[in-house]
Amino acid sequence: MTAHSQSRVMWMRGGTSKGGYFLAEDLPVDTAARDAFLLRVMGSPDPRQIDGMGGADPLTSKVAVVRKSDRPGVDVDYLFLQVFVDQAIVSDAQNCGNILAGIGPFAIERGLVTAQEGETRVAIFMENTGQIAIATVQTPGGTVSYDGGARIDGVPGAAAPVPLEFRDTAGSTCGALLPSGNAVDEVEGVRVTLIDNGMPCVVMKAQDVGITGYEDRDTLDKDSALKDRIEKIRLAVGSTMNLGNVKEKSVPKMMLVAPPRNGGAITVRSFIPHRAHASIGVLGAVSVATACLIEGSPAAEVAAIPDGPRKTLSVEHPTGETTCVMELDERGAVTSAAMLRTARKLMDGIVFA
Ligand SMILES: O=C(O)/C=C(\CC(=O)C(=O)O)C(=O)O
Repeated sequence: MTAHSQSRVMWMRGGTSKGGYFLAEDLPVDTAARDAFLLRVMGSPDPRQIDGMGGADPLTSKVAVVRKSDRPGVDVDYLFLQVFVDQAIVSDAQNCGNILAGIGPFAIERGLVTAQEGETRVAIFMENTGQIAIATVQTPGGTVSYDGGARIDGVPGAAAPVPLEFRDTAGSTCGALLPSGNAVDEVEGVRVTLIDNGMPCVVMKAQDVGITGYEDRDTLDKDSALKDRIEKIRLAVGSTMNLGNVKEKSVPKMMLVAPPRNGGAITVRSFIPHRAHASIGVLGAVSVATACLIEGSPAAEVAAIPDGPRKTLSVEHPTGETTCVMELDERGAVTSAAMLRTARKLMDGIVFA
């Protein structure tokens, strides 16, 4: 078999992440050949990714594979792939709500979805977790507009809003919102909540692992004792979370929480899982916000929660905050979550491997 050596691609910022957006038909069908190609494209494995397009950061070493959907009521299918920076691994074990923000614009640009006048709703099946998200894309005059006044923390400037709406994300990968059946488990002497409302996460109090929860990304990334400690917890919970051996997986994410300091609901420092996140993942934020609503959990103990069935929860992170709007049913269970993101087309062309 000759190696796949080039492909059409659009490079986009999606939320606070960045990566290559491919049509499925432009990539090798064989998974091993596809992954070998994507490793070459990103320049992995190499901590600097000097021989590729990756930005030497898990947040900028991401891939979306998009195709027109055959599913009723769904426009496109989106597969997210995390290309590891310093290991030769391409993983579909997690979803990504930030890269998701670019899927609607990309699908319209590639002609998979017809733009409406004004704005266009795009129903996206997220292949990694088998769930649907609705993205609303600004399409004045029937073309995608990236310009606008929406700001999200972690991205300079303003851009067109891309609201995202998620339903039924509970148990997306772990099979249940609380895969252990408990609101709290004790692992390696630390009280944790094992939770999956769109992203498998282990939520614990920052102070229980010896930090304040207000550190910046660099400080956290240099703290190898902390990293070793939370990696032990992560490896210990893989099978309880129905994820198997997670040594070579990018889930679960490790969420270290503390009381809010800027009027929000909670403060989070997340590890994804071996580097500290510059802000927070989209579905990671939804999962932490959900943990705040679970009575008796470590997150609930430090969170400030507004009253009412529709909760606007601001999740504070190292570079600002991310707001999740959560709808609850009469039993207090989260039924949907909405988030504001933005996206930007950076280049469209051919990438070589
Ligand atoms: O947790 C990560 O690896 C990073 C993400 C994932 C994400 O967006 C999400 O949680 O939905 C990101 O910020 O792009």
